Amino acid sequence: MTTLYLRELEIAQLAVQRAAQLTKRVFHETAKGTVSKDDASPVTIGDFGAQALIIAALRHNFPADAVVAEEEAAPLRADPALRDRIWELVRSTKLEDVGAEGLLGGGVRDVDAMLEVIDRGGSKGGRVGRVWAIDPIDGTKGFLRGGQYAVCLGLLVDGDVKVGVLGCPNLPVDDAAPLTADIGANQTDDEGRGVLFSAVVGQGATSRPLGPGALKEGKKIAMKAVTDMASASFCESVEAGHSNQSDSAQIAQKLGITKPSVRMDSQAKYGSIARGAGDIYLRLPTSKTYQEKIWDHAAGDLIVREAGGQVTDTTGARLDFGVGRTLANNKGVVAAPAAVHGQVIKAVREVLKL
Ligand SMILES: Nc1ncnc2c1ncn2[C@@H]1O[C@H](COP(=O)(O)O)[C@@H](OP(=O)(O)O)[C@H]1O
Ligand SMILES: [Mg+2]
Repeated sequence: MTTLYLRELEIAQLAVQRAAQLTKRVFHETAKGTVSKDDASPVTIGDFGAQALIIAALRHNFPADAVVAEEEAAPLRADPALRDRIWELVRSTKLEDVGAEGLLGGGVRDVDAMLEVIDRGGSKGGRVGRVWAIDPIDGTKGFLRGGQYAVCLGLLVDGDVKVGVLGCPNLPVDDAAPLTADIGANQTDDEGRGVLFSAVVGQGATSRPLGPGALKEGKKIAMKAVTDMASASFCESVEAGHSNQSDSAQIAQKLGITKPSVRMDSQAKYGSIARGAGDIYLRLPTSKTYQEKIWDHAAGDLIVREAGGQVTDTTGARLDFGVGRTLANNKGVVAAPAAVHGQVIKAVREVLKL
């Protein structure tokens, strides 16, 4: 039994659990409608806060590692009221498990340290060394609609994903729960929801309840074998601007898939297919120029591959995380069980004329 990346995995899981606790507080405020029009965007507050908590945990444990994260602190330096609201959240979000909180270093010292730590996410990434990729709130639109979103953390070593963790506060805990479209129901109840997906390269993928409370032991997850394309289900973005939904409908038709797509925000899609709730994830370019961000895919890519899937771009090439902050060498994403991935790519290439 290899123990490679064991410590990285433990810290990543706890860091995501803690950050998700912060985003849940903001989510429920928003879902209850307590954020007025004049307030700063709740996404902004949740994003900055979660990013600060995750980077603080990484710096405490792995001070030499580089970090690629979405936000920078400049807007907070220019807006003390916004800064103070975020600080209040960051200061007061702690894991219930005191030992676990201690492992993360106990949070952020003061408001200046918070600004400093948020700005530690500016690495250019690249092919060499250890780089953490963070998406503090993936699926911001879903977060605002009261639907799916994810707190995402991946460790790249020399451009390859070695550890991936996804916190999905609004997915059912139950791996066997059917995949349903979740475009946002303004749900205010965490009962039965919240799942933490994890994977380490070569060691498989797991799911466990996101908490609160001490993390339980993970259960192995695996993609479902697709024996009959007619009954396969595929998922895609809710946002038509993120993935071309008419191309996906044509691809589904070509494959003989009869069910309509399940639309869901964020990397919750990767987690859902990895545990067999869905089968295929299609993300099809809507423009020639858009470059996918590494933090939108690093964790999900590994979790699906470790669950028995294959993840590539629309041409069938593996996602290349070693070229910087974006997946500049790839267009779109196709994730499917390894046994049928080639068949899906064939249909994708025919429809997109690649
Ligand atoms: N034109 C585009 N094509 C593909 N993805 C896009 C896009 N514009 C924004 N995105 C990304 O889509 C992510 C959400 O993915 P999904 O549609 O699967 O929920 C966004 O992450 P954030 O929500 O973190 O900003 C953003 O990075
Ligand atoms: Mg994102």
